[in-house]
Amino acid sequence: MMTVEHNKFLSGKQVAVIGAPFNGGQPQAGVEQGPLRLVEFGLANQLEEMGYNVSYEPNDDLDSLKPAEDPVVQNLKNPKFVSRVTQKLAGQIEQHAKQGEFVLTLGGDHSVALATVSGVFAAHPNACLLWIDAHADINTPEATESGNVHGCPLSFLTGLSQGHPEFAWVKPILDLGRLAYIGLRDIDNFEKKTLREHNIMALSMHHVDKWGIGKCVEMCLDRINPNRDLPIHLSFDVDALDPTVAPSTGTPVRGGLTFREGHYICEALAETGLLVAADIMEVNPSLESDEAVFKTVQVGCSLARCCLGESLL
Ligand SMILES: NC(=[NH2+])NCCC[C@H](N)C(=O)O
Ligand SMILES: [Mn+2]
Ligand SMILES: [Mn+2]
Repeated sequence: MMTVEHNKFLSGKQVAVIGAPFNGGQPQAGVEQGPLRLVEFGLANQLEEMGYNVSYEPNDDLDSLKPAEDPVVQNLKNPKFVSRVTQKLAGQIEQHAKQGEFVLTLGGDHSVALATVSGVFAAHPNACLLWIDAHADINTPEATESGNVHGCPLSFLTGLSQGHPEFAWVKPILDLGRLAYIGLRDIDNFEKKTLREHNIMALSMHHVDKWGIGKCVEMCLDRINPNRDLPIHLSFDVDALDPTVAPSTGTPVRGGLTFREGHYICEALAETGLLVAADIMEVNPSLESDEAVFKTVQVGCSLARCCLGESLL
């Protein structure tokens, strides 16, 4: 089995599971319960059964970072809270990544990517990022229509947004040529323009239908990791999956990835032996029926296991 053992950027079979029970990047409560539900479902134990040494940082004290007042700044809601939480998590993630551990972060809303990408890229500066999502999450504070930071992390990480006082700590460590998307289908006008102008590797569901998921992953890697020698970070928003597959998420969009297409992406990245970190984001166990929540949590766990080599022969 091809696992992180064969990964030249990692030092052993150590997986750091980082809980990011945070909802401040969007308006719906419940997404902060995502990490706990994934862990209660048995994710850490499942990884141990696969032969990994697993550490788990639940971070269930994030509410202590909530400021008494947090007015909108440059259109962004809860800027202080989001900034404090993600800065703290970024430091934690950086430490684990620098020790050669695989970092698996469980969201929480996708603003947490400010932390994961900052932390992972501090340890692996030449990494590339595969963003699996129905949304592009690259709005700037000026452009965002919602004011929700979970729709903006990539603009900060790539340096497209600069000068927001709360997010001055976020360094533009991600080159736009090292970013690729799969699964897009709900993009704001500003985002569309940005993807085009900067010639970002962005594959929508149309491309998945047209070329198939195998070719799509290959095309992305050809662009952002042409010699297959750079570390890879995967940020997987479960709303990339079709709502019939992952219904319990805050911003579902019809016409998404199938169960197999989602898993294929994780398997193909595990197979490269270059994957150093994965985020499973936007699982919201307070939305939809019990059965829907079960499905969503179950698929979140199995995506994570596939990132670590389950299902490779
Ligand atoms: N991580 C997510 N689910 N993002 C949804 C973003 C939706 C919309 N583009 C916005 O800016 O608010
Ligand atoms: Mn999304
Ligand atoms: Mn997202």
